[in-house]
Amino acid sequence: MEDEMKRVIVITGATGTGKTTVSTYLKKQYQIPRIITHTTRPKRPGERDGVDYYFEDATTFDHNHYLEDVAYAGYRYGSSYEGLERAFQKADLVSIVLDTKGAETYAERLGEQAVILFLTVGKTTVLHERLKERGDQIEMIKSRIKSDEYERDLTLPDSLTKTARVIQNDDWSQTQVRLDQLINSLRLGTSTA
Ligand SMILES: Nc1ncnc2c1ncn2[C@@H]1O[C@H](COP(=O)(O)OP(=O)(O)OP(=O)(O)O)[C@@H](O)[C@H]1O
Ligand SMILES: Nc1nc2c(ncn2[C@@H]2O[C@H](COP(=O)(O)O)[C@@H](O)[C@H]2O)c(=O)[nH]1
Repeated sequence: MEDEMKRVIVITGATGTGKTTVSTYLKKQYQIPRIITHTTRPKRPGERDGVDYYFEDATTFDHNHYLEDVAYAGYRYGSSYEGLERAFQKADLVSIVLDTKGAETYAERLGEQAVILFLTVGKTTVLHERLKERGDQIEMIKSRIKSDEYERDLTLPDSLTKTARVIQNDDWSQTQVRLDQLINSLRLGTSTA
């Protein structure tokens, strides 16, 4: 039998749409590991180095070997080749949380191995509320909402419209149903894109 193709679910969308929540669910429910990426942004309360991110400073950030890296709302973020390899050693199906620019790069570089999942919400005002409830500092929320990246990530990039799955994550129980359907179709090999 042919080896099953290794795949990465690239979870993307605007801040607060629930990307990390979805990746945590996939890990808990389906043992799908998340690729841990690198960032220069400060930790939020409760975040742990090596679990949520590899937290870097401006110098150590450049010590890694990135498949792609971006600037997002004033900080740097990058996903390493080693991170992808480490996750693929654990499982054939893994996930990663990226901004839309990173998602486009993953789609270009990995082709069919990258399953793009774009998250949206019905009303963007809900995003501000979610960030506040998550405990983000008000100043951080304001500067993030003003950033070009925030505005850009509200819309699925043209290059991904044909292949991306889209889930509107307003009601968490409905999102779970959609995620369960997605994982079943990927595992059964009935997925089309
Ligand atoms: N369907 C939902 N209904 C209500 N709250 C939600 C829902 N999904 C996620 N949340 C909450 O919204 C907040 C933001 O979610 P999360 O951190 O997963 O977003 P994100 O897209 O990863 O954000 P960022 O890009 O800023 O890291 C969290 O507090 C999370 O618990
Ligand atoms: N292109 C990449 N985007 C990344 C990476 N790691 C995280 N992210 C995205 O950055 C923003 C901000 O994240 P936050 O944790 O500060 O809220 C968000 O869209 C993440 O998905 C990466 O390595 N490359």
